[in-house]
This record gives sequence, structure tokens and C-alpha cells, in this order.
Amino acid sequence: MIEIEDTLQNGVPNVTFKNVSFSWPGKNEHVINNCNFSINKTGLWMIVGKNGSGKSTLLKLINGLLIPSNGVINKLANIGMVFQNPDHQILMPNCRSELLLNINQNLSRKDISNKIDIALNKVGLAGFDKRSIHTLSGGQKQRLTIASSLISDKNFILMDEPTALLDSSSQLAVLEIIKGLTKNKRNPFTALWITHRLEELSYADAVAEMKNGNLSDWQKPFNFQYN
Ligand SMILES: Nc1ncnc2c1ncn2[C@@H]1O[C@H](COP(=O)(O)OP(=O)(O)OP(=O)(O)O)[C@@H](O)[C@H]1O
Repeated sequence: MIEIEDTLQNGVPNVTFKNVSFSWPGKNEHVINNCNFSINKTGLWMIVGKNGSGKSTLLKLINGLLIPSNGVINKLANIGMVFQNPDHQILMPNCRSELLLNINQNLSRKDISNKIDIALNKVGLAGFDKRSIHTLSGGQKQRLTIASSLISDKNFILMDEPTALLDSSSQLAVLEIIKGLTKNKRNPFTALWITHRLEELSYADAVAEMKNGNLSDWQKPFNFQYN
């Protein structure tokens, strides 16, 4: 049986997989194999795992791009996505127009401008609203994709190796921004972050490994062992 619920009642997320399996069309083996886990608190959750272990597939199941072959996915969250390469998701020529794409168009002009200023400020891009995308660094572009999620009131952001293309100072900036957002008690926020960069795990509230189509139990970063 396949069943997906998608409603948002408050800022605290609940994403739960119950016996979820998924195989790509034409393939017999399950990439995701009877997978069970739950994310039911705000915070920064990180997943590691070998190439091809199914991490990106898992994110696509969470955001509804893929439908499970079996099992149940319950989603109580307003879900956004940040990809490894921001050039793959930024569509407009400057920061303001990119954010306008993602904002509730029923707001007044004044509220729209305020929201744009607040979102840019939250990601350390205050004053960048008129900047052309081609003048931004990779790290600034990645921060703009986070601002796009914020401005569309997402409270759960899926991040697929968001720092893989960034140098260490931009990596740190993105990590600090996401960590700060997840600690903001007034606007509960959650990130599920896939990484191969093990030094990032110390920022996580919980870490799990994707292996054999399943996710291990969540652990504190200092308890987590990965071979
Ligand atoms: N569109 C697709 N069609 C068929 N098979 C796919 C497709 N996308 C991914 N796969 C296969 O699914 C498996 C898991 O891929 P996935 O991208 O989820 O792994 P991953 O853990 O994210 O890998 P990486 O760390 O390299 O990004 C791989 O065997 C891959 O070849």
C-alpha cells in the first residue's frame, strides 16, 4: 500500500518513513529497501553514505519527486530543496527577481519588499537585492537558494551536498547560516543535509548513515562512527 500525507499544522516537522521501498523502473533491486526513520524535531539532521547508496533518492522521495514502490511516507512539513549546484535552480537574472519568483504574490508591495530584505539579511546578503546573479560567488548563490526557501515560508529544507562546490570559507558561511536558522526558536526550522565532508558532521544535531537501502538510527555526532 502507498500512502502519502502532506499537511502542515505547526512549525515543528514530522517526516516519517514506514517500511518504504523504492526501485527504479526496469530494475529489480530496491535502492531504498524497507526503510524506516523519523524526523520529528527541528534541527540540523545530516546523512552520510557511500556513492550510490541512495541518499539523493531518499530526498526525492521526501519531497515527492519520486513515489515509493511500497510503504508509507507521512509528511508534516513545508518542504524546500537546495541542490549541490545553485546554477541548477536559480532561474532569474538578479536576486530580487529570483526571490519574487518564490514569494506569495498576494502580499502588498511594501510587505514583499520587507520580506525580501528580511530573507536576504538572514542569509548574509543584505543589500544584494539588485545584484545580478552572474556577479555572485558560488557561496553567495547557494545562500540565495536558501533565501528562496525562506521567502516561500518553507520550514524544512532538503540539502543535497550543498557545500560540495564551495571553498572552505563559503562552506563555513552556509553551515553557520543553516545552523543559526535551526536554532531560531521563534521560527522553527529544520534542515536535512547530505554530505561527504565529514568535518561538517560536528554541526549536526543528529547523524545517520545510508547503507543497504536503509537509514541507520540517528546518533549524536560525537557518538557517530563511519567507516
Ligand atoms: N534517474 C535514475 N534512473 C535510474 N537509476 C538511478 C537514477 N538516479 C539514480 N539512480 C541509481 O540509484 C542508485 C542510488 O543513487 P543516488 O543518487 O540516490 O545515490 P547517492 O547516495 O545520492 O550517491 P552520491 O553520493 O554519488 O550522490 C544508484 O545506483 C544510481 O545509479
